[in-house]
This record gives sequence, structure tokens and C-alpha cells, in this order.
Amino acid sequence: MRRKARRGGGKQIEIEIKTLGARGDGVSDHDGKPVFVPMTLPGDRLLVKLVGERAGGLKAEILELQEQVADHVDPPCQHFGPCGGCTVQHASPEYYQRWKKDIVIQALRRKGFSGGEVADLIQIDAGTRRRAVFAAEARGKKIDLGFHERESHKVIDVKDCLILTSSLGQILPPMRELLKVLLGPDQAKADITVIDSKAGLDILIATDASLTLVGREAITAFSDANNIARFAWSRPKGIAEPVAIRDQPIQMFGDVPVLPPEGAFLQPSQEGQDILTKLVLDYLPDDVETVADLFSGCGTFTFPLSKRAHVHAIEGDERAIAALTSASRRNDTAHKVTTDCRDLVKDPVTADELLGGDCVVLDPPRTGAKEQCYELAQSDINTIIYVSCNPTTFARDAKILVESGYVLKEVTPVDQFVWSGHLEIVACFEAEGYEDDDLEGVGEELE
Ligand SMILES: C[S@@+](CC[C@H](N)C(=O)[O-])C[C@H]1O[C@@H](n2cnc3c(N)ncnc32)[C@H](O)[C@@H]1O
Repeated sequence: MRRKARRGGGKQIEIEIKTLGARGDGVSDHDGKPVFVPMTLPGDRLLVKLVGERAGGLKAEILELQEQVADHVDPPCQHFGPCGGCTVQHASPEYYQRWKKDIVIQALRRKGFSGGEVADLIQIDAGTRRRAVFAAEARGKKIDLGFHERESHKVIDVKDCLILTSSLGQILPPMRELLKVLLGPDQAKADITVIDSKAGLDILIATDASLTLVGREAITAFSDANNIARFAWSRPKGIAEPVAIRDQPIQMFGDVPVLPPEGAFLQPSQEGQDILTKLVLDYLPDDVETVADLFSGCGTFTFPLSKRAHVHAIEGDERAIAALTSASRRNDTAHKVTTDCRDLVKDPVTADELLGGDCVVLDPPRTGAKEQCYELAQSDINTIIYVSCNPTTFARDAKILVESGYVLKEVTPVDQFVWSGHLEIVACFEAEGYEDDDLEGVGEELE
């Protein structure tokens, strides 16, 4: 049977790269479609081979580099290229930082903003990633442990990763040995969430492989030998079962200790958490008495905010809000912390419920908070502080707020996903006519 040729498959073309796309691939065009070429920069001239389709465009591989612009640098990591983790190690730091800030500016311009609201990028160093989700796969007697290949489910066996804290990097070789016992017999795959804590690493392995008695003993021995605070096991998306608990992997949010559930969401670096928290607190007006902290997670912003105001934290993940509630009961906070478990997409906090509140902080997942923003748009809240990990959904939601009379005062991009296309944003909106005098130059102080 003849196979249908993939659109653009195999064709060779000469192109010039026009822009660097939001995922870190150079972008040109062919037959009216964008062509994405990894590891290139605008101005590069290339002979490429079209190798398939990618959402809205064509993928290409470099056959011959005809002309390379001066913004290229040697990528520092041995895995750069195949590894899907870091896509922009080939650009000079100056180029890279301009590009990252520009991702936010362009996303805002597409929604009618000037882009002038965007402050300079705050850069977080490599070597600071304290939470990572590794992929693992048993192949015969070999274990591949690392990250997925670009646009593939294949696992790159990562020998050395420059973005991780040293504790996360050092656990990879002994983890590989442990996985021979845990995955080997079933030739299974796993996702392994590893989080650094002062008490030792907090590990959750999610896999379809069966946990045997030999596996349990191997986890206990591994945990003892490698100072693991907690090692838990689950089926993919299942309920975690702690297998070895040697200590409590506490995280500090401000001065409040919180015990997150296994595999919990946490800002990826301590440095990033500190900067985001400082920005949120800097954007908080002085005279605020109540704050609604929406998509609160385990309380990253809740507890620092509670130094200044009564905070009502709302979160959809039952285990995260239980951790936050328990920490608020066990610790004295300057102002009251109250909590609620609620799906903010299906059941957003209404404008009526927000009546009389002063400020809302929201930090939704990548899909953004459209439904919640329609309610905020109708509310009498003076200050909205929006933390986002997706400039596109942020710009969409910002438009909803601004069309109803809010003013976007400032957007500060924070690069806590170094060398990737991802970045974090903290933005401040004020109701028209409301002026917080302290807002001037909040982002500048941190550079
Ligand atoms: C980007 S995280 C932010 C968490 C927290 N603010 C922090 O900095 O650690 C997004 C949070 O939104 C929660 N979430 C996702 N979808 C939700 C929904 N539909 N309703 C309520 N919370 C949701 C997730 O469980 C997660 O804790």
C-alpha cells in the first residue's frame, strides 16, 4: 500500500530565518506557511529539509548553514539540540534577554496593548531549578532518565543538566540504578517529580509498573543512602502512597512552614519564588485589609500576604488547600488566613462575592483565568495582581479586564525557566481612578 506523503516531507529549500518563535525555534516561511527550524536565529541563511507538520506550520532540519548571524554562541550543555528542555542556549545572553522580554510585548500587542507596560526582564540563574519532573524509560537492561526529546516522547538520558540544583543533578545516577529494580522487569515508563527541601529530596514516582516487595526494599535503601526525606509511589494521575518517610519535606512560604502533598506544584526555583513574592507584595497597596488569593496552591503568596492583610485563599486541588489550611492552623499569622477548595473555571468567584474586598491576587495555570476575569471585570476590586506563566493567555485575560475599565499599570517578566521559551509574569491592574502612589518603579528595584 502506498503511504500518503507527509505535507512538505523531504523537500529541500533555501531560507532565511525571520524571527525567533515563542518556543525558541527560528521561523521562516514557505508557500505561505511558517517553517520552524531549531537552533537558528533571525538572519541565518540555510538549506533545510522539510520533515513534517507542526501546529500551523512546517518543521525543518538544517542540511547546510550558509550564513550565521553574530548573535550565536556555543551552547553550554552537551544535550542541547535533541533535549526538549532548553531550546535557546545558542543565543548570546543579550539577544536571549531581549527576545524573552519581547515575547511578552508581542503577546500584549496582539491584544491591542502598546507593550510599553513591560518592565525589564528579571533573570534567574541556571543551576537553581529545585523542582523538576523527569521522564524515565526501561529499555532492555538500560534505563533512560532525563527529559523528553524535542517534539517526541523519546527520553533523553541526561548525564549532566545545567539548570538543576546540585542535589537534583546528583540524584540522577543513583536513581538510574534504583529504576533498574523498579521498572526493569516490566520494561515500564515513569514520570518522577523531584523537589528539593531542607530536609532532603521529596520524590514521587508515577508509573504503571507494579511495586513489588523487592521494589519497596530498594526504595528504602535508596532513601537511606541518599538522604531522601520522602519517597512516594503512584499510578499515573493516581493517589500517592508514601513508601519511605525519613523526614518532613517542609517548604517555607515567608516564615510559615508548609508540608506540601507529594508531587505538589511549587515555583521551580527558590530564587523565582522570592522574586515573585516580592513583586506581589510590592504591587500590594499599603491600605489593603483583605486579599483574595486565587489559585493559591499550597500558599506560596498566601502566607507572605497574611503579614499585611486578611487573606482568603482559594484553590482547586484538595490536597494543596489541605496543606495550606493545616499550616495556617499550626502557625500564628499576623492576619487571619481562611481557605476554600473550589474550581475557579467552573465556579469562579463572582463579583457579588468579591463586594467590599480590596485586592485580588491570581496565579492560574497556563490556560489562564478567562472565566474568573469576566467576574473580576464586573467587581469593585481596586487592585488585581496577576501572576502568569503564559503571556498569551495573560494578554487575553488582560484585555477582558482593561475593556471593563481596569488600567494595566505594569508587567514584570521573570525568567525562571532559563534557556526555554517559558517565562513568568507579574502584572498589576488598578481600577480606573484608583491610584496607588507606591507603584512607581516596582520592577526596577529588583534588577
Ligand atoms: C501556577 S499554580 C500557582 C500556585 C501558587 N499560587 C504558587 O505560586 O505556588 C496554579 C494553581 O492553580 C490550581 N488550579 C488549576 N486549575 C484550577 C481550577 N480550575 N480551579 C482552581 N484551582 C486550579 C492548581 O492546582 C495550582 O495550584
